[in-house]
Amino acid sequence: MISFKHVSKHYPNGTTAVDDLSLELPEGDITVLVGSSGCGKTTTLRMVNRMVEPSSGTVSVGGRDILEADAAELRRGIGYVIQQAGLFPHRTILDNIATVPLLLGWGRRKARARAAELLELVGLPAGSGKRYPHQLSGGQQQRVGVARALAADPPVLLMDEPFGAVDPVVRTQLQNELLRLQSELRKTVVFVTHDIDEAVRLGDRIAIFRTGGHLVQCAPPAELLASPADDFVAGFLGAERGLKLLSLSTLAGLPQEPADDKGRWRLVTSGRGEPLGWRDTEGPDGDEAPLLPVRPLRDTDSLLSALDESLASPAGLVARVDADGVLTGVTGRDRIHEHAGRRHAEAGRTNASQAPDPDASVTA
Ligand SMILES: Nc1ncnc2c1ncn2[C@@H]1O[C@H](COP(=O)(O)OP(=O)(O)OP(=O)(O)O)[C@@H](O)[C@H]1O
Repeated sequence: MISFKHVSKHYPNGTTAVDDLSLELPEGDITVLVGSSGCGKTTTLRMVNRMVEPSSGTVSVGGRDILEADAAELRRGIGYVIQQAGLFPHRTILDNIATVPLLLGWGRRKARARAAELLELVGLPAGSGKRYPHQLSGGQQQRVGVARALAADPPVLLMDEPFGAVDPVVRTQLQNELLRLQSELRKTVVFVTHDIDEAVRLGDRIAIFRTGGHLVQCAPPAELLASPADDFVAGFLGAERGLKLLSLSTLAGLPQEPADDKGRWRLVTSGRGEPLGWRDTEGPDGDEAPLLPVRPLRDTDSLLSALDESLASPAGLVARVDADGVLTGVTGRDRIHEHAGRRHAEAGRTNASQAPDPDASVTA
């Protein structure tokens, strides 16, 4: 666990980058730091591995005050990933990944073997190990950056806008990869981003900072979206807070009915019971009619995707499948809208409950 106790950082020019920060980052969780530019996110992150030393207060990692640890030893237990990967241009990918194991004196053969293992872990082809950074795409370089940070299997991973410089499609892939890796590795991750959607997707908890280095709120994404502490947080989360909340709610528990074959739209399934598409039984082509697409959803899929599919489905029905992709039933548009509406209203209600106190104007 990483802990900040009354930590401040003042620079000699008078800037207060971090102001009296108290925050606990649970072991094995991804904590995302967000906030406007210059609010102290990077400074906070760098205080964990002592690249920046606090002016006052205590930062501890695994219960130990970092100022009492040897800085080099401390950093061996902390992987660090930055934007644009920061790879050594004249070293091969394999040697880049092997950097820390080599520094730790593992010997070339063992360090290379570990690097090859990590190349596979982050989803890069084995052949790319012999290439140089400029021969890889930005997204691939970023994967190498993650592999390099993980090479010595550190319990803590610091990630400073690691996916900030890649296009949205690659960014989503990298986010998925990180979540997959994290489900296996369970590192304690501190992740800085400007992108609130990225924070909502990745964070077990999100810490929102305001200019001047003030922490305003730290909570799991669903709690933050449903109950922002103040107008600043609500504004930062954006007008589509309700939809973001739906992206975090799943279909689990939402009732379904058997797919009926009497109505106009028939859900055609494969021999194994996998939904293939919708057929219009009242169209001129009858049983020959081409199938219209269906996007079957699992219980783990989001309410937002169900809302989307309910609008796209010609039958107004969402096909539900089990983990093997086999049809379990359907849920109607009305039921999904009603359920989504209730979740959405939870975010709205919080807004209303935070309307200014009418008595407050008396003293104004
Ligand atoms: N070495 C330094 N000397 C003086 N001021 C600094 C120094 N490093 C950072 N600052 C200032 O401290 C404040 C916090 O900087 P920091 O980089 O932590 O913010 P940030 O939230 O990560 O910003 P961004 O999102 O723009 O990267 C800023 O006002 C910055 O200008």
